[in-house]
Amino acid sequence: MKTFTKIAKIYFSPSSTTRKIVDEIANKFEGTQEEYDLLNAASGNTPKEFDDDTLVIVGMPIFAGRLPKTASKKLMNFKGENIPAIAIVNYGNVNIGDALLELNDILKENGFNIAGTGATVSQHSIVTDVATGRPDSKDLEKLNEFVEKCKEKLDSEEFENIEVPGNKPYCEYKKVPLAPICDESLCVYCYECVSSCPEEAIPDMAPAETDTNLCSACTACIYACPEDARYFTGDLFEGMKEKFLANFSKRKESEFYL
Ligand SMILES: Cc1cc2nc3c(=O)[nH]c(=O)nc-3n(C[C@H](O)[C@H](O)[C@H](O)COP(=O)(O)O)c2cc1C
Repeated sequence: MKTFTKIAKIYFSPSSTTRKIVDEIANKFEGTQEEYDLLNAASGNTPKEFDDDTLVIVGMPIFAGRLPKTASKKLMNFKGENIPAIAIVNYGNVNIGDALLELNDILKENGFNIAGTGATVSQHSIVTDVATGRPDSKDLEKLNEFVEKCKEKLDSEEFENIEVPGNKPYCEYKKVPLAPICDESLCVYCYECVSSCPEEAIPDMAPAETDTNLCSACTACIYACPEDARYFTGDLFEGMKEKFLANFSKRKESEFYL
């Protein structure tokens, strides 16, 4: 089996499911793991070129049928002339839109050789009653089969262009018009939400506030809060929940391309 000195994990994962998928893939390979957590406001802002002998694994959640804006901008800083990559978009059982194509386009443009790519399904981070508990054991089994095929491909070093679904121009990125509120009676001023926010939308001195213009509704602060003080609420959120449960409860399966 082809071996790699380094396994570089690049991900943006506000509710941690994308990171889980990336870790699952990375742990199937030998080599020292290094990670680029793009949720961290300080990470991914400067150009980075990978050395030979590195396998790059990229995981991005899907936001409104696209890659999250902050994450795609940072991803453009990662270059790898002929460096092999495995590229995953992870979504909440609603739609893939053009995100898989967008991710493949960015990586190819930056020199990476894509060994395998796909769209995995995980619990919806906003409407958590959709795809609850996923990825589950069936998802991980399918993911493992995909990784085995990627390994065969990496051994043979045959990298033909992989066609993935999606359209150009990509669908328009529409910001989800939600922002979490904070129940100040629960807030213990630990500032976990402040440091978790990739948009720097939560002021240092006032963690109970959220700058709704900057907030991308990514959910990082909700999942980071140890007191469950931050959450979505309101008519728009309730309407979204109802619509999603009615239309997107039927299980979709992950899809892979090699
Ligand atoms: C702002 C926002 C927009 C989203 N848009 C979509 C979407 O267009 N299609 C979909 O199926 N899921 C969508 N989701 C759900 C996430 O893609 C899904 O929950 C994913 O697993 C989140 O990854 P994470 O756990 O790494 O944050 C969206 C989530 C957020 C926060």
